[in-house]
Amino acid sequence: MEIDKAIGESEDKRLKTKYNNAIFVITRALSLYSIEEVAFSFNGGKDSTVLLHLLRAGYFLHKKELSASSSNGGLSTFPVRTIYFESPSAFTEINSFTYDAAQTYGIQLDIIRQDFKSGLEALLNANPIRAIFLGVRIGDPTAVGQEQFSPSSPGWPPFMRVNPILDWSYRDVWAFLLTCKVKYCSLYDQGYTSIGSIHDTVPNALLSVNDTSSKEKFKPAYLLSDGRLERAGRVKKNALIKNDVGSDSQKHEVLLASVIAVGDEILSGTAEDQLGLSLCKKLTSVGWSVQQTSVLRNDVDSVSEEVDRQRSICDMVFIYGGVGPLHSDVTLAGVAKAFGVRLAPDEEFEEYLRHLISEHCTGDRNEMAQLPEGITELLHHEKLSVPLIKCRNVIVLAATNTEELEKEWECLTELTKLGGSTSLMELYPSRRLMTSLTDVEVAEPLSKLGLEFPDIYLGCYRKSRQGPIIICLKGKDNARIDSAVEALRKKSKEGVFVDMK
Ligand SMILES: Cc1cc2nc3c(=O)[nH]c(=O)nc-3n(C[C@H](O)[C@H](O)[C@H](O)COP(=O)(O)O)c2cc1C
Ligand SMILES: Nc1ncnc2c1ncn2[C@@H]1O[C@H](COP(=O)(O)OP(=O)(O)OP(=O)(O)O)[C@@H](O)[C@H]1O
Ligand SMILES: [Mg+2]
Repeated sequence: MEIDKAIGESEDKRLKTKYNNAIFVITRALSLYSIEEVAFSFNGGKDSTVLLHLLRAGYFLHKKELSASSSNGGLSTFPVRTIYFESPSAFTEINSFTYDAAQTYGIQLDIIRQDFKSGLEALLNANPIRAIFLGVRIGDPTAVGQEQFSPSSPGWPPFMRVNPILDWSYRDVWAFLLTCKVKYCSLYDQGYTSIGSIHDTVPNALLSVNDTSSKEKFKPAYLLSDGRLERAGRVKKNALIKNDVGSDSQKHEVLLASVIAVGDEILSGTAEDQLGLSLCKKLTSVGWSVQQTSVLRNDVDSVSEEVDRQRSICDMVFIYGGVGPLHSDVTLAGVAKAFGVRLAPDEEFEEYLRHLISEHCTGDRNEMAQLPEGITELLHHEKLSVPLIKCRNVIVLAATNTEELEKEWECLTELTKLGGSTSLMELYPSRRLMTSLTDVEVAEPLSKLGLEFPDIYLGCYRKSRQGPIIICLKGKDNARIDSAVEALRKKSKEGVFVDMK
């Protein structure tokens, strides 16, 4: 059987493991259910193309096992009922690939022209189907909470969803298609990396090639290096941070941040937390208002409770400490729990870790890189060896000292600019004034100024009880701050408010 042979001859150990696991799931399903009781949901996409060939191989191996036959030939027909939900908004390339594949591999295609739910209801009423094979993978929005065998959801007709490639990464999919040299839909060679309908899918901008001619060109899908971004052509992806900022907060100018440190060593006084201070300064310098800093124990529940609280009241939560492979590194588990999702192996992330700890990595394992499922976005920057982890409005920083934080911050700033949210991370200008007026004398002009310039942040502090008061004015542009300073100076005698360097 050509697929089994191609994988057998390949030297890609990881692909072999993935293949064997998927074949195991398929052959178990074929043992549990009769051939009339299973169906394959095929839509011509890359994931279902992988599954098509895995099913062909799995069926062949299953039959071989049953008959102990030594036949090594191919398959001229494919006996698993194959369903395709055809829609007027499908790409013509997808339709023609689906029909061509059906012809090439002897597939009897059941074309369903209803929505998924009604179509499945009718199908299950008319046939004894009990299990349906799907090309769903972890990372797909619909994969959340699914296992390799997952009963259909409440409200759906009852059947078993069988997901043999649930734990495959984008890279695994392409490794398989290219190793087996099988045909796939032509759109993938034109920069499409994940295909929905004609209304919501464009080529992935990350594959765009700079070309002098007027027509934009794209590299093929298998060249996308960060598989996490395979859906970048599916949704309008112009926000890494802005998207997650709640609509309420967009009404007020200042964005709210919360900073959380995780570490028993900080609480016991064994280690000093320098990151919190540095992060607060950085956030303030770009116009954010830090609402709270907290230090937590290395405890899943402490982390989840605090993250849950902060994520609902702040625009963005920054958390650091407790990130890594040690037993005490529970931050990601806490974040997952706060969002009510589980930790799931993330192969794109493992790929990055592999470069760091290659000698400890067997190539088969994928448990080492577990991330909160369905809510994680990896923010990769070429200056970082491991991407930053973003779970909705929680950013998990891996930094353990201020130098590392500096670098992560720089990358985060650049990445969020790339994401189109320039105004959120741009440096906010500020001006500091010093005055020897007393608190009582300064209070009134300052509160009036606050009313006149509601868009300017006014902060006051002193370095010693007897020393001068320092007034900090921060805003979106210099002109506005200068006007505020001028207005303040008009309220008192000349020379009372002195600029500080
Ligand atoms: C064969 C098949 C079975 C499905 N079973 C379920 C299910 O059990 N529960 C569910 O929420 N969605 C199920 N879906 C729907 C998919 O998750 C679907 O892709 C998702 O709802 C997104 O739909 P969209 O194409 O409108 O974005 C199923 C789809 C197919 C093709
Ligand atoms: N219109 C459809 N008809 C039949 N099955 C479908 C349809 N849409 C989705 N599916 C099933 O859901 C699975 C997941 O769909 P998804 O779009 O994530 O993957 P894909 O289409 O195979 O690849 P890609 O991610 O490149 O679009 C498919 O592999 C297929 O099993
Ligand atoms: Mg698709």
